[in-house]
Amino acid sequence: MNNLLTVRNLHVKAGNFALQNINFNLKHNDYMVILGPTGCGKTLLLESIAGHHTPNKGAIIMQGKDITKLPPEKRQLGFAYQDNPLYPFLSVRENILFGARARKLESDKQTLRYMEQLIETMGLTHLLERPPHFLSGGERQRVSLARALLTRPALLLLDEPLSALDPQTRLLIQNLLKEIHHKEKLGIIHVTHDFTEAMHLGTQIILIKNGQIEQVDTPRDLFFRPATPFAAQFLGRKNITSHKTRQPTGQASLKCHDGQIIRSSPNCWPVFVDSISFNGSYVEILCSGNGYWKVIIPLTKWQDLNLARGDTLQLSINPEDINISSSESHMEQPGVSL
Ligand SMILES: Nc1ncnc2c1ncn2[C@@H]1O[C@H](COP(=O)(O)OP(=O)(O)OP(=O)(O)O)[C@@H](O)[C@H]1O
Repeated sequence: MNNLLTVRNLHVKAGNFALQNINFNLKHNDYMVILGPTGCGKTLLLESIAGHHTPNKGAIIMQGKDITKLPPEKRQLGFAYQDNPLYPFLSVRENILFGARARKLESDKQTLRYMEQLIETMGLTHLLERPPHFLSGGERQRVSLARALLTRPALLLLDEPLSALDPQTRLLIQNLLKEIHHKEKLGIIHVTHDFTEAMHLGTQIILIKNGQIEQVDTPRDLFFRPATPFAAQFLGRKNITSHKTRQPTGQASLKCHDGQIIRSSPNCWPVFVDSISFNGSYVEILCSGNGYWKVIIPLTKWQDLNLARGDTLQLSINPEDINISSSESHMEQPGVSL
């Protein structure tokens, strides 16, 4: 029994929206991130695994047992959701203990030690006696996460659990989640639309588009080998274009827009600088010539270039940096060089 969770051919309808044909496996110590744009069905998928929606078709198998029809409380999962519903009449301490108490773990020494650790790492010590309505959004998220972790579930479901945190606390809790996942061999499914968070945490990423899985891959493969134009765009690829490939003499070439520009031998062509914009640590240059191109230059290299709008540049692309999917091609940003 290798898989902690198997989702097989799952179809779930919610109003006019539908999740369709969802298939994936989660191994025992996978950290699975569900990624995708707003409204694509991430929460619906997570809530279906949790048992809050009845599938129209398909099965959810956990540790070899079919849980498709089990109510949420019988699935032995831990949850921390985006809007952190905490029990309003209980203190923070009581809220954290709630799930453990329901599982009769509240006097268990190991659980109490773990609780102390969680409280300290999450910076909750000074909040323990407060009622939830005196907490900030970020504090509520941390309490909700501590409560979920304390139940020591086999599988933890997280829906945007860090969205209300400032960048520093967010990184701290991300690292904590990573450490807990590693130490406790805890299976985690984590919903986010933040690609950086997905890359940092995930061992596997499911990318969803309009209720269907677009790609399931490791973060590295998803990033370097996006399978579709949608995946390439979502992952921030700067140059995406349609193409025709030809291999007249055994040498691959790529015809983009109006002209044939990429060959497996070195390539170079003139482009005009249409606009230059500064963006934190890098400069983005929009160019035209044989199509439209975005060139990204680190700020540190920019000063030596002395470039202005209307200038002409020679553009070349390293063929190895081109990613071609079955229907279209994606020029990876690091491959565009001046
Ligand atoms: N109970 C419901 N009844 C009707 N429509 C629903 C229901 N639950 C979700 N939907 C619809 O299903 C679609 C997917 O919703 P979902 O919350 O899963 O998106 P999401 O990917 O998590 O988005 P976000 O990143 O904005 O949280 C949305 O169009 C939503 O309005």
